Amino acid sequence: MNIMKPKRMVVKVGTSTLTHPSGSLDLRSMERLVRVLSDLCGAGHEIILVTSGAIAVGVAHLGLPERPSSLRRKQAAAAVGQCRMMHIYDKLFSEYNRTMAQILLTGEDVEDPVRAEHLRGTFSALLELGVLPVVNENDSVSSAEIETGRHKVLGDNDTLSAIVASLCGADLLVLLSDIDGLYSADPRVDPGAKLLHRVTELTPDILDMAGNPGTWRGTGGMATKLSAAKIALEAGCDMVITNGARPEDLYGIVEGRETGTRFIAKRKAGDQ
Ligand SMILES: Nc1ncnc2c1ncn2[C@@H]1O[C@H](COP(=O)(O)OP(=O)(O)O)[C@@H](O)[C@H]1O
Ligand SMILES: N[C@@H](CCC(=O)OP(=O)(O)O)C(=O)O
Repeated sequence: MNIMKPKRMVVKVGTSTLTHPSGSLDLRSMERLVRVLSDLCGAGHEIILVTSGAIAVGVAHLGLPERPSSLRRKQAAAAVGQCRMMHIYDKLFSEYNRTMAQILLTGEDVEDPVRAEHLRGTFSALLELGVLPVVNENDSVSSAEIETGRHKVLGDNDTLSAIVASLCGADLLVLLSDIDGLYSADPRVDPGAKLLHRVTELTPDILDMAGNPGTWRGTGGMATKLSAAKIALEAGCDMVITNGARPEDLYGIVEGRETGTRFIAKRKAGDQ
Protein backbone atom coordinates (compact mmCIF):
# COMPACT_ATOMS: atom_id res chain seq x y z
CA MET A 1 0.00 0.00 0.00
CA ASN A 2 1.44 3.35 -1.03
CA ILE A 3 -0.16 6.00 1.15
CA MET A 4 1.62 9.33 1.34
CA LYS A 5 2.48 10.55 4.86
CA PRO A 6 0.31 13.60 5.47
CA LYS A 7 2.07 16.87 6.16
CA ARG A 8 -1.07 18.86 6.89
CA MET A 9 -4.02 17.14 8.50
CA VAL A 10 -7.37 18.03 10.01
CA VAL A 11 -8.64 15.95 12.93
CA LYS A 12 -12.29 16.27 13.91
CA VAL A 13 -13.54 15.01 17.25
CA GLY A 14 -17.23 14.47 17.97
CA THR A 15 -19.18 15.30 21.11
CA SER A 16 -19.59 11.65 22.05
CA THR A 17 -15.79 11.20 22.24
CA LEU A 18 -15.22 14.38 24.26
CA THR A 19 -18.00 14.08 26.81
CA HIS A 20 -19.52 11.64 29.26
CA PRO A 21 -23.16 10.66 28.71
CA SER A 22 -24.03 13.44 31.20
CA GLY A 23 -22.44 16.01 28.86
CA SER A 24 -19.52 16.76 31.22
CA LEU A 25 -16.10 16.83 29.58
CA ASP A 26 -14.37 13.45 29.48
CA LEU A 27 -11.00 14.70 30.69
CA ARG A 28 -9.18 11.41 30.21
CA SER A 29 -10.29 11.23 26.59
CA MET A 30 -9.29 14.87 25.98
CA GLU A 31 -5.92 14.34 27.63
CA ARG A 32 -5.09 11.35 25.45
CA LEU A 33 -6.15 13.17 22.30
CA VAL A 34 -4.17 16.32 23.13
CA ARG A 35 -1.07 14.25 23.94
CA VAL A 36 -1.18 12.41 20.60
CA LEU A 37 -1.86 15.60 18.61
CA SER A 38 0.98 17.42 20.38
CA ASP A 39 3.29 14.51 19.65
CA LEU A 40 2.32 14.40 15.97
CA CYS A 41 3.03 18.16 15.75
CA GLY A 42 6.43 17.43 17.28
CA ALA A 43 6.98 14.81 14.56
CA GLY A 44 6.45 17.50 11.91
CA HIS A 45 2.77 17.23 11.05
CA GLU A 46 0.71 20.41 10.76
CA ILE A 47 -2.54 19.79 12.58
CA ILE A 48 -5.87 21.59 12.74
CA LEU A 49 -8.33 20.28 15.31
CA VAL A 50 -12.06 20.66 14.68
CA THR A 51 -13.89 20.08 17.92
CA SER A 52 -17.57 19.62 18.74
CA GLY A 53 -18.99 19.58 22.24
CA ALA A 54 -19.86 23.22 23.01
CA ILE A 55 -23.60 22.69 23.39
CA ALA A 56 -23.40 19.46 25.41
CA VAL A 57 -20.71 20.89 27.70
CA GLY A 58 -22.67 24.12 28.16
CA VAL A 59 -25.85 22.20 29.00
CA ALA A 60 -23.96 20.17 31.62
CA HIS A 61 -22.10 23.18 33.03
CA LEU A 62 -25.31 25.18 33.42
CA GLY A 63 -26.94 22.21 35.14
CA LEU A 64 -29.84 22.15 32.67
CA PRO A 65 -31.92 18.99 32.97
CA GLU A 66 -31.78 18.33 29.22
CA ARG A 67 -30.65 19.81 25.90
CA PRO A 68 -32.94 22.88 25.55
CA SER A 69 -35.42 22.97 22.72
CA SER A 70 -35.26 26.73 22.10
CA LEU A 71 -32.60 27.99 19.71
CA ARG A 72 -31.65 30.94 21.97
CA ARG A 73 -30.98 28.61 24.90
CA LYS A 74 -28.93 26.23 22.75
CA GLN A 75 -26.91 29.20 21.52
CA ALA A 76 -26.44 30.38 25.09
CA ALA A 77 -25.32 26.87 26.13
CA ALA A 78 -22.84 26.83 23.22
CA ALA A 79 -21.33 30.14 24.38
CA VAL A 80 -20.79 28.73 27.88
CA GLY A 81 -19.56 25.31 26.70
CA GLN A 82 -17.16 26.70 24.10
CA CYS A 83 -15.44 28.75 26.77
CA ARG A 84 -15.16 25.74 29.11
CA MET A 85 -13.76 23.51 26.37
CA MET A 86 -11.16 26.02 25.20
CA HIS A 87 -10.02 26.55 28.78
CA ILE A 88 -9.37 22.82 29.18
CA TYR A 89 -7.80 22.41 25.72
CA ASP A 90 -5.47 25.34 26.34
CA LYS A 91 -4.45 23.93 29.70
CA LEU A 92 -3.76 20.49 28.21
CA PHE A 93 -1.90 21.74 25.13
CA SER A 94 0.19 24.02 27.37
CA GLU A 95 1.30 20.96 29.32
CA TYR A 96 2.91 19.70 26.11
CA ASN A 97 4.29 23.15 25.31
CA ARG A 98 1.94 23.67 22.36
CA THR A 99 0.25 26.96 21.54
CA MET A 100 -3.31 26.72 20.29
CA ALA A 101 -5.65 29.26 18.76
CA GLN A 102 -9.42 29.38 18.54
CA ILE A 103 -11.25 29.86 15.24
CA LEU A 104 -15.06 29.96 15.21
CA LEU A 105 -16.71 29.84 11.80
CA THR A 106 -20.11 30.37 10.23
CA GLY A 107 -21.34 29.36 6.77
CA GLU A 108 -20.93 32.93 5.48
CA ASP A 109 -17.25 32.90 6.40
CA VAL A 110 -16.47 30.01 4.10
CA GLU A 111 -18.98 30.91 1.37
CA ASP A 112 -17.74 34.44 0.81
CA PRO A 113 -14.56 34.32 -1.32
CA VAL A 114 -12.97 37.33 0.38
CA ARG A 115 -13.56 35.99 3.88
CA ALA A 116 -12.45 32.53 2.78
CA GLU A 117 -9.19 34.00 1.51
CA HIS A 118 -8.62 35.76 4.84
CA LEU A 119 -9.32 32.52 6.64
CA ARG A 120 -6.87 30.60 4.47
CA GLY A 121 -4.25 33.24 5.26
CA THR A 122 -4.94 33.02 9.00
CA PHE A 123 -4.69 29.23 9.03
CA SER A 124 -1.42 29.27 7.06
CA ALA A 125 0.06 31.95 9.30
CA LEU A 126 -0.90 30.02 12.45
CA LEU A 127 0.56 26.78 11.10
CA GLU A 128 3.75 28.55 9.99
CA LEU A 129 4.06 29.86 13.56
CA GLY A 130 3.75 26.32 14.91
CA VAL A 131 0.32 27.04 16.40
CA LEU A 132 -2.42 24.41 16.48
CA PRO A 133 -5.74 25.97 15.39
CA VAL A 134 -8.82 24.63 17.20
CA VAL A 135 -12.01 25.18 15.24
CA ASN A 136 -15.74 24.94 15.92
CA GLU A 137 -18.81 26.35 14.28
CA ASN A 138 -19.78 29.68 15.81
CA ASP A 139 -22.99 28.21 17.23
CA SER A 140 -23.99 31.33 19.14
CA VAL A 141 -24.22 33.24 15.86
CA SER A 142 -25.06 30.57 13.32
CA SER A 143 -28.31 28.65 13.58
CA ALA A 144 -27.73 26.36 10.59
CA GLU A 145 -27.26 23.07 12.39
CA ILE A 146 -28.67 23.57 15.83
CA GLU A 147 -31.97 24.79 14.43
CA THR A 148 -32.54 22.28 11.69
CA GLY A 149 -30.25 19.38 12.52
CA ARG A 150 -29.01 19.72 8.92
CA HIS A 151 -26.53 21.87 7.16
CA LYS A 152 -26.78 24.20 4.22
CA VAL A 153 -23.26 25.46 3.85
CA LEU A 154 -21.95 24.37 7.23
CA GLY A 155 -24.12 23.21 10.08
CA ASP A 156 -22.31 20.19 11.41
CA ASN A 157 -18.70 19.69 12.25
CA ASP A 158 -18.18 16.73 9.91
CA THR A 159 -18.91 19.05 6.98
CA LEU A 160 -17.06 21.92 8.63
CA SER A 161 -13.93 19.80 9.02
CA ALA A 162 -14.03 18.78 5.35
CA ILE A 163 -14.45 22.42 4.28
CA VAL A 164 -11.50 23.40 6.48
CA ALA A 165 -9.43 20.53 5.04
CA SER A 166 -10.24 21.66 1.52
CA LEU A 167 -9.62 25.35 2.31
CA CYS A 168 -6.24 24.62 3.87
CA GLY A 169 -5.09 22.07 1.28
CA ALA A 170 -4.82 19.29 3.88
CA ASP A 171 -3.65 15.83 2.76
CA LEU A 172 -5.70 13.94 5.33
CA LEU A 173 -8.92 14.40 7.30
CA VAL A 174 -9.59 12.12 10.27
CA LEU A 175 -13.05 11.98 11.85
CA LEU A 176 -12.91 10.59 15.39
CA SER A 177 -16.33 9.16 16.15
CA ASP A 178 -17.97 6.87 18.69
CA ILE A 179 -17.79 3.98 16.23
CA ASP A 180 -14.96 2.15 14.41
CA GLY A 181 -15.84 3.40 10.93
CA LEU A 182 -18.47 3.05 8.21
CA TYR A 183 -20.44 -0.20 8.46
CA SER A 184 -22.66 -1.72 5.80
CA ALA A 185 -25.59 -0.53 7.98
CA ASP A 186 -25.95 1.14 11.38
CA PRO A 187 -24.68 -1.58 13.76
CA ARG A 188 -27.00 -0.27 16.48
CA VAL A 189 -29.88 -1.30 14.24
CA ASP A 190 -28.30 -4.24 12.36
CA PRO A 191 -25.87 -6.23 14.57
CA GLY A 192 -24.70 -8.21 11.50
CA ALA A 193 -23.36 -5.07 9.77
CA LYS A 194 -19.74 -5.28 8.52
CA LEU A 195 -17.00 -2.65 8.77
CA LEU A 196 -15.78 -1.30 5.42
CA HIS A 197 -12.00 -0.81 5.41
CA ARG A 198 -11.59 1.16 2.19
CA VAL A 199 -13.87 3.21 0.00
CA THR A 200 -12.62 4.53 -3.33
CA GLU A 201 -15.93 5.84 -4.66
CA LEU A 202 -19.07 7.23 -3.03
CA THR A 203 -21.51 5.07 -4.95
CA PRO A 204 -25.28 5.21 -4.25
CA ASP A 205 -24.91 1.88 -2.36
CA ILE A 206 -22.33 3.42 -0.02
CA LEU A 207 -24.44 6.55 0.49
CA ASP A 208 -27.45 4.34 1.38
CA MET A 209 -25.52 2.78 4.28
CA ALA A 210 -25.60 5.98 6.34
CA GLY A 211 -28.01 6.20 9.24
CA ASN A 212 -28.73 8.66 12.03
CA PRO A 213 -26.61 9.67 15.06
CA GLY A 214 -26.08 7.07 17.77
CA THR A 215 -26.76 9.22 20.84
CA TRP A 216 -28.41 12.52 21.80
CA ARG A 217 -24.94 14.07 21.87
CA GLY A 218 -24.09 13.14 18.27
CA THR A 219 -25.40 15.37 15.50
CA GLY A 220 -24.99 14.03 12.03
CA GLY A 221 -24.54 10.26 12.25
CA MET A 222 -22.94 8.74 9.14
CA ALA A 223 -24.85 10.91 6.66
CA THR A 224 -22.81 14.02 7.48
CA LYS A 225 -19.61 11.95 7.50
CA LEU A 226 -20.31 10.82 3.95
CA SER A 227 -21.05 14.44 2.92
CA ALA A 228 -17.68 15.30 4.44
CA ALA A 229 -16.06 12.48 2.45
CA LYS A 230 -17.47 13.92 -0.78
CA ILE A 231 -15.98 17.37 -0.06
CA ALA A 232 -12.63 15.91 1.06
CA LEU A 233 -12.26 13.52 -1.88
CA GLU A 234 -13.14 16.28 -4.36
CA ALA A 235 -10.32 18.32 -2.80
CA GLY A 236 -7.90 15.40 -3.24
CA CYS A 237 -7.77 14.78 0.52
CA ASP A 238 -8.06 11.25 1.99
CA MET A 239 -10.50 10.83 4.85
CA VAL A 240 -10.51 8.27 7.66
CA ILE A 241 -13.38 7.55 10.05
CA THR A 242 -12.17 5.85 13.20
CA ASN A 243 -12.98 5.43 16.86
CA GLY A 244 -12.10 8.40 19.08
CA ALA A 245 -11.79 6.02 22.04
CA ARG A 246 -8.32 5.12 20.67
CA PRO A 247 -6.63 8.41 19.70
CA GLU A 248 -3.27 6.55 19.62
CA ASP A 249 -4.49 4.97 16.36
CA LEU A 250 -3.64 8.31 14.74
CA TYR A 251 0.04 7.27 14.80
CA GLY A 252 -0.72 4.32 12.52
CA ILE A 253 -3.18 6.27 10.39
CA VAL A 254 -0.56 8.85 9.39
CA GLU A 255 1.69 5.94 8.38
CA GLY A 256 -1.12 4.57 6.16
CA ARG A 257 -1.97 1.62 8.42
CA GLU A 258 -5.44 0.18 7.91
CA THR A 259 -7.61 1.50 10.73
CA GLY A 260 -11.32 2.30 10.59
CA THR A 261 -12.60 3.24 7.14
CA ARG A 262 -10.28 5.05 4.72
CA PHE A 263 -11.83 7.01 1.84
CA ILE A 264 -9.16 7.31 -0.81
CA ALA A 265 -8.98 10.41 -2.97
CA LYS A 266 -8.87 9.87 -6.75
CA ARG A 267 -5.34 11.11 -7.27
CA LYS A 268 -4.16 8.31 -4.97
CA ALA A 269 -6.47 5.50 -5.98
CA GLY A 270 -4.23 4.73 -8.96
CA ASP A 271 -1.23 4.33 -6.66
CA GLN A 272 -2.72 1.43 -4.70
N1 LIG B 1 -23.61 2.76 8.34
C1 LIG B 1 -23.22 3.18 9.56
N2 LIG B 1 -22.00 2.82 10.03
C2 LIG B 1 -21.58 3.24 11.25
N3 LIG B 1 -22.33 4.02 12.08
C3 LIG B 1 -23.56 4.42 11.68
C4 LIG B 1 -24.06 4.02 10.39
N4 LIG B 1 -25.28 4.59 10.25
C5 LIG B 1 -25.54 5.30 11.37
N5 LIG B 1 -24.51 5.20 12.24
C6 LIG B 1 -24.48 5.83 13.56
O1 LIG B 1 -23.64 6.99 13.51
C7 LIG B 1 -23.09 7.18 14.82
C8 LIG B 1 -21.87 8.10 14.76
O2 LIG B 1 -22.26 9.43 14.45
P1 LIG B 1 -22.62 10.51 15.57
O3 LIG B 1 -23.68 9.99 16.50
O4 LIG B 1 -22.86 11.81 14.85
O5 LIG B 1 -21.31 10.56 16.48
P2 LIG B 1 -20.03 11.48 16.56
O6 LIG B 1 -20.46 12.78 17.08
O7 LIG B 1 -19.14 10.74 17.50
O8 LIG B 1 -19.44 11.56 15.19
C9 LIG B 1 -22.80 5.76 15.27
O9 LIG B 1 -22.75 5.63 16.67
C10 LIG B 1 -23.92 4.93 14.64
O10 LIG B 1 -24.97 4.64 15.54
N1 LIG C 1 -20.95 22.83 17.00
C1 LIG C 1 -21.67 21.88 17.85
C2 LIG C 1 -21.48 20.44 17.41
C3 LIG C 1 -21.95 20.08 16.05
C4 LIG C 1 -21.61 18.64 15.66
O1 LIG C 1 -21.43 18.35 14.48
O2 LIG C 1 -21.53 17.72 16.69
P1 LIG C 1 -20.93 16.21 16.57
O3 LIG C 1 -21.91 15.36 15.77
O4 LIG C 1 -20.79 15.75 17.96
O5 LIG C 1 -19.63 16.32 15.86
C5 LIG C 1 -21.13 21.95 19.29
O6 LIG C 1 -19.97 22.33 19.49
O7 LIG C 1 -21.89 21.59 20.21
